[in-house]
Amino acid sequence: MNDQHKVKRILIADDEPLYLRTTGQLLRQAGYECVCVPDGNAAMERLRRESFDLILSDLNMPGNLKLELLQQGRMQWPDIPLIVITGVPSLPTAIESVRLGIADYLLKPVKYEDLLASVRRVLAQPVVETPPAPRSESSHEDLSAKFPEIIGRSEPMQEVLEIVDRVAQTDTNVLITGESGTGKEVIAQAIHNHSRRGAHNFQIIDCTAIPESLFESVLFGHAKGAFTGAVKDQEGLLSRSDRGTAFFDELGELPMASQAKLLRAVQEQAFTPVGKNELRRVNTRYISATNRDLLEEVNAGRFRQDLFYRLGVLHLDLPPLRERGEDVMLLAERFLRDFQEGERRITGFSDEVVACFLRYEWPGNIRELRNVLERAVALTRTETVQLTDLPKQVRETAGNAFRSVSVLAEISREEALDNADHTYLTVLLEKHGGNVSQAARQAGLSRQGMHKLLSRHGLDAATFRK
Ligand SMILES: Nc1ncnc2c1ncn2[C@@H]1O[C@H](COP(=O)(O)OP(=O)(O)OP(=O)(O)O)[C@@H](O)[C@H]1O
Repeated sequence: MNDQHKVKRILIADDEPLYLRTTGQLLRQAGYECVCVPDGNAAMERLRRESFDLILSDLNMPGNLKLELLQQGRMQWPDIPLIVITGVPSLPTAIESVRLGIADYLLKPVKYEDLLASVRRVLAQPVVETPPAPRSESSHEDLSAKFPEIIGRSEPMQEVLEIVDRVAQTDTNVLITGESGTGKEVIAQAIHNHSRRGAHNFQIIDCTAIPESLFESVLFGHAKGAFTGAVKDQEGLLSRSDRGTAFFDELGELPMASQAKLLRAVQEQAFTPVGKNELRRVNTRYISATNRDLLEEVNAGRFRQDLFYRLGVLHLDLPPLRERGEDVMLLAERFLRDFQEGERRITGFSDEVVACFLRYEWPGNIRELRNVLERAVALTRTETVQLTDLPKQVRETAGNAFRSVSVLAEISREEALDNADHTYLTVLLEKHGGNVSQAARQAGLSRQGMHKLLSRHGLDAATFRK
């Protein structure tokens, strides 16, 4: 019989008898052959004797309390995909599961449709013949050489790179969080490039740029005549991420109604274009980014919990630049090189600039550093970048006392509030890429009022333009 049409065999391991029985029954009804066992040891026993196409395993059950089934299963049978189902999600186990190359990570109670969609998706994918990542940690040199596009030798960035390296070998959905300008998009792109999907499309979907009323049409596409203005069939953004990666930027900004539509597409790996009858299937990996605290949004009822768990199977939090120590100067040197095409006339930084860069808080993170360097390269008339080549807010804030609580006690309330205002305006301009109108709207000020305030603080909006 053609291997494709052979009935697929699933090994289900779970210590909850009722759950085990019903899962087995439901998957049998869906046409699969299922073997149900109550613990990790029994699962290993069956794996030694019989062949399976898929393992469905609980995390917290006898014989797998320290993830033994996952570890040995992946080592000895690397070509059998494994779906983990857990009632107690935790970041360490999620990371370990990802390291071991699990195919999916579901949370109990799992809805039958979700489980079936996951099983179908995993079984439809060709087996990835990559053995689980070796236990030994990659050295800093290895990781930096592997990801030359990501500059970062500091401890927190090396930890990020280790997770990026591991997660790239899986199909797990990843949620990247971090302040604005910390490199979320750069990291998402690196995960995609180093994954088996790297040869296909990395489709960026900016959630702030899609009006709620057009969400389905933009994402799923539409048929000619589906609505006024639909003059021809139009493919949606999700179709373009087929076999590749869909990157949802600013996920936290997605309105509730759009969240529900996205959830269905993610769960089912399928959607219906507006005005069409046929279901379009895709094989997409989802990476999302936000600078909001999404869990807080979930608790406040502004973000769907089910979508949060579905897209954030693995959560990667990027450290702000001020916590990356030596990376500031590595990045500064890289940008200094990049902004001088051809012959280099500027070779480095004065000692004061180095001290200033290391002291400054970088509220706009790497993007702000990049802008500062672009400006400095244009302005500098000497061989090294001087303090006077830096924007006023960098020179001044670096020297000001705001970062230290002990010094806060030494200054007047007015001065402290002024400092806080300065930091707020800097972050605001960073966020809006130097667009004064947008910044003013968010701050609840008139455009004129904002201009006045910026000039009082010596801030130049132009230096924040991307
Ligand atoms: N580790 C890195 N090495 C080199 N350049 C980087 C790194 N991280 C970020 N950058 C650069 O910094 C800038 C901002 O990065 P990116 O757009 O990925 O940030 P972000 O966190 O997605 O920002 P936002 O939250 O505003 O969308 C880009 O120009 C990017 O190329």
